[in-house]
Amino acid sequence: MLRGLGQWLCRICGAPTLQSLQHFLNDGEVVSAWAVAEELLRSQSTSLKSAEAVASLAVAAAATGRLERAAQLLEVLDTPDLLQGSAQELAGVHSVRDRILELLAQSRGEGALFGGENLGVDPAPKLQVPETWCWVAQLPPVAEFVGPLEIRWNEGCERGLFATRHIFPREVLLLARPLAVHSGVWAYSTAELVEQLLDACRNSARTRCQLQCLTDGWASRAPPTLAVASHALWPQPDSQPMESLGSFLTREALVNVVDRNSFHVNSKTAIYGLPSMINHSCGSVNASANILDPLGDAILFRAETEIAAGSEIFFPYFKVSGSLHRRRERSQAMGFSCRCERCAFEADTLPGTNAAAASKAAMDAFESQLRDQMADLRDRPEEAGSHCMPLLQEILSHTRRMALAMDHSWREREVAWYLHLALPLYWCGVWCCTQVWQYELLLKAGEMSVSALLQEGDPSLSKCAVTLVAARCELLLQMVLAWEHTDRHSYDHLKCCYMLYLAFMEMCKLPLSSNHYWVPLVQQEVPLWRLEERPQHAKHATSTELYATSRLRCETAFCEKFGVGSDYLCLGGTQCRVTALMRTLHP
Ligand SMILES: C[S@@+](CC[C@H](N)C(=O)[O-])C[C@H]1O[C@@H](n2cnc3c(N)ncnc32)[C@H](O)[C@@H]1O
Repeated sequence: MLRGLGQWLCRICGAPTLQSLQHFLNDGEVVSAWAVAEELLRSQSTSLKSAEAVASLAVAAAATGRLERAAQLLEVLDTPDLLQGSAQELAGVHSVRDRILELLAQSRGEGALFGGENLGVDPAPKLQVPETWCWVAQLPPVAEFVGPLEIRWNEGCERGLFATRHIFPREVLLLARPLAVHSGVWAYSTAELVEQLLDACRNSARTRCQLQCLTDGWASRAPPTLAVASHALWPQPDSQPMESLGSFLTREALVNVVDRNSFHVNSKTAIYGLPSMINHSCGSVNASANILDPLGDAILFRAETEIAAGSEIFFPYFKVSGSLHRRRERSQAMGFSCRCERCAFEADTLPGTNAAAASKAAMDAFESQLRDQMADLRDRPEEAGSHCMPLLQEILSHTRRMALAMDHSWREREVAWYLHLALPLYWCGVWCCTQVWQYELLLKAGEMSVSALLQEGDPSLSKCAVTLVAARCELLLQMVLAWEHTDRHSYDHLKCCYMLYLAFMEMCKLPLSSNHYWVPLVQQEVPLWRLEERPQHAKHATSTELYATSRLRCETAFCEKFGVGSDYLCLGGTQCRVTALMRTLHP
């Protein structure tokens, strides 16, 4: 009911007053608040000598992105005789100043925001201000930040975001506040987002510039150049628009902006400025995003991998598992046809090669019979163990044929995309290993424990164990590699890393297993391994060495995903936190 009080006060008083400024802030009309604040500063009003007045001006400045200006305004505190105000008000101003200094630090990439576990976000700090100062709620919950990035044209003649220096995993790439947010069902979000954008355009010159850069240019004006886009999309102070909305930001143009640039993350749909320059990739994903609910739905992008200077930043717009056909359907539903490296590999490089034939034969066999056989055995658990061995053998022979058909000139990520084609087959193989192992144990162990049985040195059981654990390691290694270059640090990738570590740990416990050598199936640094009695190639590793590598690989993946060290993760210990951390991804 009281909304619009700022306008009303301005109208009856003629000149802007502190009260109108505070009412604008209370109503969230921050751009009007800053217009009033500027007028007050110009008129050198005596009321500015009160602590509350200075704090209001600073809040209006900070709310429109002028953090430096806000901090300058509060510097007058260093000459307290300039200020009038109760002890409570003075304490309030200190609190506002501390918060603004913290925001300034964040905007330079420093500060507590970027610490902490998981999302790396601490709860938004509480301000110690007098109760009547409700207008301080307009202080931004988080400062915008842009890391070592720039906008450039990519090879597909699209604008993209590129690293300007080498970036390490977990580094914060950028943090942006939303232009519009919708928390409901995605399908119904467009109309609401467009209305929010129109509203923001009426009040904010900055939002208007940002949206102009997200359209494909506008009638009778040149499309935005990189320099224009970089200027408009970087954090900068806002102001009241000088001209009327004009014809170029129509509802139709904004529907197009929403369709092309919506982020669907953490059950929200939102539009952001600079993040809209990030292109999609089905492989080579090197960034992840989180919408931070407690911090005004700001979006935080982090590096997921090391990113070399000059490389493009990619974020997956949709789930990138599944066939080329499925991924094409998903990208087309979003209004474009994906031309990422992985899609180009599957569509142009692979067809007609031996590798394509081997993977097709493997997946045809899987889809026409192996999958059904597995489903059938799942329904008859009592018989599964005894029937799984032939199934496992067939799966292994397909995966080995696939490995041998690989082109030796492929880079590691191309090998990964290739292996990705047969992921369901690998999962099926891993399941079979478990079934046969349990069956053999039940058969042989009777009343005995596994370790006692192996200590006794039953040679047939040891041989069976080594074969099964080796098969498990082989399948899991290929799966880990497949995920490392597609949906890195996804739930499935982390699960495979952990299972691989467990498999090698089991391997090392088996009698004589450390004497077994694993040789690469392809003569390059692709970790595909086969158990052999004796090394025949120059490159080989023992199971013990591979156990150490798999442990490091698992710790690195969890460290990169959650920012936790190996002491915290405690792999293999009684306090092991793997499951708890993974539950945060898949509650
Ligand atoms: C959020 S924008 C990304 C920035 C965009 N490149 C630009 O210049 O404004 C999304 C649009 O970029 C293009 N795009 C992003 N990733 C792509 C990909 N992998 N293949 C083809 N086009 C892509 C599509 O036109 C898509 O609608």
